[in-house]
Amino acid sequence: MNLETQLSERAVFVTGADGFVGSHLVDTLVEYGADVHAFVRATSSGELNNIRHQADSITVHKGDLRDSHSVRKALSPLKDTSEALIIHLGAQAHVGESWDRPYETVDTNVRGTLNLLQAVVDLDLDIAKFDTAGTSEEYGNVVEEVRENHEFDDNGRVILSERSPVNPKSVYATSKLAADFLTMNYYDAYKIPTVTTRMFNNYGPRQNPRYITGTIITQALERDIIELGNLQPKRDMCYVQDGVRGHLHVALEGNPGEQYVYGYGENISMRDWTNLILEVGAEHGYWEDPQIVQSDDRYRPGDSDVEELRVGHEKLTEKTGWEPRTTWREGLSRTIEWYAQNKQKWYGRVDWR
Ligand SMILES: C[C@H]1O[C@H](OP(=O)(O)OP(=O)(O)OC[C@H]2O[C@@H](n3cnc4c(=O)[nH]c(N)nc43)[C@H](O)[C@@H]2O)[C@@H](O)[C@@H](O)C1=O
Repeated sequence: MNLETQLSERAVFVTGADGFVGSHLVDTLVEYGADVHAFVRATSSGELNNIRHQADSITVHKGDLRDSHSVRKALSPLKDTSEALIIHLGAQAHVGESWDRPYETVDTNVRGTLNLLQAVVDLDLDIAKFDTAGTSEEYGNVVEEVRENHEFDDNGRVILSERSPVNPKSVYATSKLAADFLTMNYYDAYKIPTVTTRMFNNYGPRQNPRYITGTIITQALERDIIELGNLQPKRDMCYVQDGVRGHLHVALEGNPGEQYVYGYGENISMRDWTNLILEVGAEHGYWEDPQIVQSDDRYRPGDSDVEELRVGHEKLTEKTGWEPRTTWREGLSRTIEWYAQNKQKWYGRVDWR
């Protein structure tokens, strides 16, 4: 059955619904006729802009993941539904900021996940699936102590899949790993049909410019220099709409109690990613030749700097047919165009640090 048929009129509760990935998920759900319940932070008026255009088509619940009462109140309407989906994206998601705000990161990401899971138990909700979004950051670096437990392909690239050992290196990564385990604990203990997704980096329209792709694009659009930190790390960069389809496939078709890892399937160093963005933007006439300046104070503690990697997303592809569809050039063209057309949302206001 296709996604649209499976989602039509189905109740779907989305946390972090006004965030970057969440807002694209909401758009897709509305397009497919789902009954969307969007959980957003009561204080996040800025980011609410991301779903304001959907205000007449969705139900918005304002609250705070850290507050069990507001979580329970928001989930209560699901008592009148059956086979609902919960897609849990809400998090303090910035790795660098998890060092600046460690308590908030753990409270939101760990306690917030626990609050949702416990509310599902207490309210005795009839849900078809509960998907907690984990992250590739949980793998950290493939250092010697875990290297022998990794799989490598014929080209010597490390394969990161559901079987790979984890080695989180930041408050963010550790908090997300704890949330994954809690999600699985509630499957084991209560048979709540939970799944976890471990997604690699997403990029696309509406992403906060504090992540690498927006940091590069907004600087290139606003001035002649681009200040960046460590450009050696490699990342698997996946266009946001491909990421959203992955979440929907897992939420609808994944096996309860299991994990699904996915991403674009090819990695790129942050230096090459920067050069590709600058090339695509120049081709479209957005800028000429901005200068890249690297500064040590933008380097992060514990930055994960994995070697050549390949995302092993065979499990998801075999189970659901999911595959990424958007090439880097296509995805970057759309992303640059969005930042250029939405300057009122960021111009003169980004703290690139
Ligand atoms: C999967 C995972 O994906 C993301 O986590 P991230 O990979 O840390 O994302 P990022 O875009 O902040 O950094 C990418 C790389 O780029 C390096 N880098 C260099 N110079 C700058 C710089 O100036 N700004 C930033 N932000 N990064 C820089 C930085 O040090 C890092 O090595 C999140 O969505 C997270 O939520 C998540 O789950």
